[in-house]
Amino acid sequence: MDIGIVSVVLYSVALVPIALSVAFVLLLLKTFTGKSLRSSKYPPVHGTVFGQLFYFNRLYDYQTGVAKRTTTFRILAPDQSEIYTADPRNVEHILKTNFEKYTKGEYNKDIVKDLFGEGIFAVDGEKWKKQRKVASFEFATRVLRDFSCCVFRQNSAKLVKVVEELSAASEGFDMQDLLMRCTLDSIFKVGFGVELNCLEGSSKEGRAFMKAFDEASALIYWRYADPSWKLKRLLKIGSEARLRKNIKLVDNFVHQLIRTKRNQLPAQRECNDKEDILSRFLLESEKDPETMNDKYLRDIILNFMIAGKDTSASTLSWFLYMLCKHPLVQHKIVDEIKDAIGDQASEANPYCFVERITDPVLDRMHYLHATLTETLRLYPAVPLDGRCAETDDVLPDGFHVKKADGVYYLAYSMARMHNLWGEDAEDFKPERWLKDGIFQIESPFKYVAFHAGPRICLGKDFAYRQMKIVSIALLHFFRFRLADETRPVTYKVMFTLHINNGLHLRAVPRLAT
Ligand code: HEM
Repeated sequence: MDIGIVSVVLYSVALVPIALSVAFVLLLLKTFTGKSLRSSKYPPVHGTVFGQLFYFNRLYDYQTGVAKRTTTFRILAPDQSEIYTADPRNVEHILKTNFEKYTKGEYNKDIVKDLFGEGIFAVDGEKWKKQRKVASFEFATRVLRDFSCCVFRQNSAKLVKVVEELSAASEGFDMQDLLMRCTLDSIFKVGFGVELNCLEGSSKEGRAFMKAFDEASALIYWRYADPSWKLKRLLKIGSEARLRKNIKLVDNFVHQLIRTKRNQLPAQRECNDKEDILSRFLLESEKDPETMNDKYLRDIILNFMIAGKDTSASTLSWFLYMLCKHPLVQHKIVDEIKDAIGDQASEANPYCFVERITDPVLDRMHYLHATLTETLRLYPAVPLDGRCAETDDVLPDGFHVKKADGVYYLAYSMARMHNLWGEDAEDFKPERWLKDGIFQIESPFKYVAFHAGPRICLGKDFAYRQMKIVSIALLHFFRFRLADETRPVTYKVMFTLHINNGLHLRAVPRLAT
């Protein structure tokens, strides 16, 4: 080889580390300058976003440790500060009192755009208002309530059948995976009028879709901790290459679904059958076809999916985990089921049994409601959430915020704060929600699992109904315990609080014993 070419190659190779070091120093300078580090007006600094990589797997517990010492603190990012708070006054301030001043922000939108697009979770202003209006109307209808309860009952009975088969095998099974499949089937039926049959495993396509969707969500979340994600996306390498592949699979599946629904719409209109949420948006789209095109509908679908599937399934997983750890609570719920359902509680056919789970039965079950709520307090499905400041501001605790700073509320950490929940804050105690056996509500700014203010979760009642129906059906038929008591159960850091590597349980049939 020509000696000149060899020298050029050697020089170039030697330059790479130098260029990387310069870029790193510039990034650090950018991160530390212009942030008023010494001013006590701003929340105290506890590291940088790069430092988060070192404790990423236990992020929420790390944040809890810091919040117990400093209720409001800052993490530095290259372009802005990320303010974290566990103070309910600040939560109320950003989510309600000063709603207009705090938005999803360009930084967050940039990160989630490839998967969430312009769905309700990712947008602000008019686009949000429009989606919220149509969806709120839909959620308030009796039709949706009755239709969804019917779907939940059917899918709960199917779940009981699947667990029955698995309980016969001696090894444990992954309950979280079953719950994810069950809630995915339910949200597909209620949201889009489609029978996915993911739970029973008959739809290979459905399962491939679910896997791609889950991987895409986790990879999108990783962007918050990976400063090189934009470069990787440009070069189509590493985590960004995997993300791209998964999003493509998800998109193909969803676009096919939209085409099918569009074709079915005229027939649905004739028989007045438009119970599902997508049909409602499709009808809306006829008024404004340019804005509400297939891409827009794809975004709506995916946003409802992430809202409806992961949140309820992961909460039910943590709920069952808690019941395994607290057998007395499991016992009390089973007693309550017997009391609420009455003399038909011995029904052995799951499809007949679920028909007994009526609205009055659900309303009578205060202890179950309290146990689900206590689960969500300690294991909030959305453990960390926040907004971006549109202007300079001052929080109720006196700390200043600069325009473009992120302000996040620590739902997971707030549950563990003694000043909010007492000395037993870390303990699992459904009783804390009951007075004379009646469920008591809390301020949504302290118990913030469902968010609060104008953007409070639209599916709260829907989620409680589903979780109650599924848990009544499961606990009526089985006693649950952990497959391996020694196996540690921890969370996976992503948008929703999944149990890392699943929840491995054994189920003992109750009626046979
Ligand atoms: C245990 C179950 C659930 C929990 C803990 C939960 C929690 C939340 C949280 C924290 C937010 C705020 C997210 C943000 O920052 O924008 C939210 C928003 C939302 N949730 Fe839920 N959710 C649950 C179930 C559901 C279900 C089943 C649905 C619908 C099928 C749903 C629909 C929505 C929608 C549409 C929004 C966006 C509201 C808006 O931006 O105006 N959620 N939820």
